[in-house]
Amino acid sequence: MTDERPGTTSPPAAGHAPVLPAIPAETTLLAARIRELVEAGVHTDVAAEDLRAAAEHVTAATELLRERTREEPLLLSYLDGNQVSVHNPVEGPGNPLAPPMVGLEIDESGATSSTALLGAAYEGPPGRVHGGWVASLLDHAVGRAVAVAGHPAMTVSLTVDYRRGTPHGVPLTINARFTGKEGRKVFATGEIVADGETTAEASAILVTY
Ligand SMILES: CCCCCCCC/C=C\CCCCCCCC(=O)SCCNC(=O)CCNC(=O)[C@H](O)C(C)(C)COP(=O)(O)OP(=O)(O)OC[C@H]1O[C@@H](n2cnc3c(N)ncnc32)[C@H](O)[C@@H]1OP(=O)(O)O
Repeated sequence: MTDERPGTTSPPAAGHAPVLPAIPAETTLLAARIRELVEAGVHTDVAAEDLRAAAEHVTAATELLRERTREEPLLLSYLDGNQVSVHNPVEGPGNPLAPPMVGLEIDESGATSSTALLGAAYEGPPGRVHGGWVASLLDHAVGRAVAVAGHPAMTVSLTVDYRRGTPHGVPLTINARFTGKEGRKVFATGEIVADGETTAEASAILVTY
């Protein structure tokens, strides 16, 4: 998510981590460069000595980053008033593990839609995204959708139907919606669409905390 609206007054979800008004540009920049590094790393066919030289560069960068570390994750307020870590592994712009899932849109019914582009580093079956990552995208999307609906909750059950391979290197649309609430249980569904086809569907039970 690249939306950089000013933070709301909501308290942090946990602990006393700082809430930032916007994502520091260099945080996003570093994560983007590391994502490129990972993609280059899985695609490369250079000679062994070049692999070794690249590894030395990476070691130097790691040492630089370790010079000062923080104890708590950074939090960021988003447009729906909930906080998500800048380093969330699905949508965190500062986490190179995150594809990231971006461009949250909320329609008039409250349904959410985001996009993500997963490269070859996420491959499971040949040419397809690993099923665990498909589930991660859906888990996050249903969590986001129920939070947007005003019921922030943790997933206790996630059922994923893998309808067809989810391609990598193709923009994915991840849709999700809140479908109901029963006591502390919150229900949601979601799906991933690639090239106009639904590749995976999820139904989830979440529990408010
Ligand atoms: C991650 C934190 C999110 C922070 C959000 C910040 C703001 C939101 C903003 C933006 C969202 C962005 C999106 C984030 C998305 C992240 C997604 C994830 O990765 S979620 C992490 C994985 N999930 C867990 O780690 C939960 C592990 N489970 C637990 O910790 C416990 O189960 C817990 C605390 C959730 C509930 O435990 P109890 O002891 O409080 O409650 P009991 O009584 O067991 O269950 C409550 C009700 O739920 C039913 N229930 C529990 N498990 C069930 C299941 N597997 N299937 C069906 N029903 C179940 C029970 O039968 C009970 O129902 P009855 O109230 O009696 O009607």
